[in-house]
Amino acid sequence: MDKLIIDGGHPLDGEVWISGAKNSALPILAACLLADGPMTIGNLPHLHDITTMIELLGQMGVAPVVDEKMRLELDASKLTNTLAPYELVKTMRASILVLGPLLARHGEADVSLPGGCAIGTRPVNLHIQGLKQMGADIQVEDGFIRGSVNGRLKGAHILFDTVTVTGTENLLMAATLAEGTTVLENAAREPEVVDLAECLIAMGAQIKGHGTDTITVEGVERLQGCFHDVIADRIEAGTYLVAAAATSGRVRVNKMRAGILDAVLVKLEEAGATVTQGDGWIDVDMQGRRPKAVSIKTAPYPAFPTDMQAQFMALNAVAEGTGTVIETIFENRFMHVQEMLRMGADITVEGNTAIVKGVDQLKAAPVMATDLRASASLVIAAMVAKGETCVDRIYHIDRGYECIEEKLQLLGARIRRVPD
Ligand SMILES: CC(=O)N[C@H]1[C@@H](OP(=O)(O)OP(=O)(O)OC[C@H]2O[C@@H](n3ccc(=O)[nH]c3=O)[C@H](O)[C@@H]2O)O[C@H](CO)[C@@H](O)[C@@H]1O
Ligand SMILES: C=C(OP(=O)(O)O)C(=O)O
Repeated sequence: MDKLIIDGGHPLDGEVWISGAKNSALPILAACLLADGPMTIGNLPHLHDITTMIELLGQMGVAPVVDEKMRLELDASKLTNTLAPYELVKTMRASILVLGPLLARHGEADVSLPGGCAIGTRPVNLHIQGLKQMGADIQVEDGFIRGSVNGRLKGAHILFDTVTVTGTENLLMAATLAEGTTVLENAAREPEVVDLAECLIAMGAQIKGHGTDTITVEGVERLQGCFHDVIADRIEAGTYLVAAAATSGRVRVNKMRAGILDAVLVKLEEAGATVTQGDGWIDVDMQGRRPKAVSIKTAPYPAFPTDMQAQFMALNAVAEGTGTVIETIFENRFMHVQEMLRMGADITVEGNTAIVKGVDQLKAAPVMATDLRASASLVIAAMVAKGETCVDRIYHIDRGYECIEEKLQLLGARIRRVPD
């Protein structure tokens, strides 16, 4: 397993390009299963999760072709099977996103049930319940979700008990080819849901209300392929901006759409950073100052994202004062705390609340990544710690951060990858 070795104590300074969003790219890749013809997708990030989704589509008979502009062309009009095997699903939960499209376009699906993961149990009951409401016959047996549809799915009124991002995406994709009208209430409003909806509209889907909590879909009989560029990754951008603040540095992220990172930027300003924005860029400057601790509470978009919680924990760990971090989305998303304690952080966890008292100095220690954002938070902690930290099990980070060590090196970090 590769490791990252980081020599801390060097403020970040510079500019970094933000890659395409993993959480947009994954549902958009799955959406190719709905089309009668080839889809071309641009701005795909080079990430393990993207490779896994391409592999998953590939074993169903979708041959990927890369064009001269490095965009990916996928033609799913002639599938050879509708199986999402355990071996792939266990490495990437978002594989569940093929369930809705397979049932809607191909009338059957055999998708391994994703298990829990390091951050929580993460059930998919709302995906299954919604598809059943649309007329799919679904059994969960032998660890698989086995579904079939007699004719077309039927439009339905679906009220989500809990806001679910991939649940909204799965049912949105299914509804595009259903007979009649589907209303998704208490739908997720994340920018990645909006990006998917815009891609589906370019394919011929009739969707209204995406970006609000009520999405209405008029089903159509067929969808065609389209060109679509994936939006920039707001979580990757947020991670580099928090790293700038934590290291008392300055970072400008480029190719980043304005307005989708506001909950994070407000907290960076509260921490004492100067935040400036322009057309396609955001700049965070904390040079010469120590950040102030901030309190955060995670919640669905547009509130503070759970995928940025761990990174703010690292910021608070070295900040002036005490910050409270409340995690309301996932029941077990504090695994990074134990690792930060090993670096000298002062954090107490009570239920879903972590109380972080900033310390003057973290100290290097061998630490282990437990999930994607926990890994990013440990890299930030290591960049502010005194000495050389080894972050192990970084395969998690490669799921979601394109070329992380190269990008951080360009910003002045002393970081290197040690291959296994
Ligand atoms: C690929 C992708 O886009 N991943 C994102 C997506 O994950 P994902 O879509 O898996 O997360 P959800 O939005 O579904 O989860 C939100 C909450 O709903 C619960 N739930 C969800 C579905 C369900 O059927 N039943 C149920 O109880 C979950 O356990 C969790 O407590 O949104 C999360 C929350 O913003 C982000 O952290 C992930 O980065
Ligand atoms: C939790 C995340 O991803 P996934 O849903 O793919 O596990 C994440 O991106 O932080």
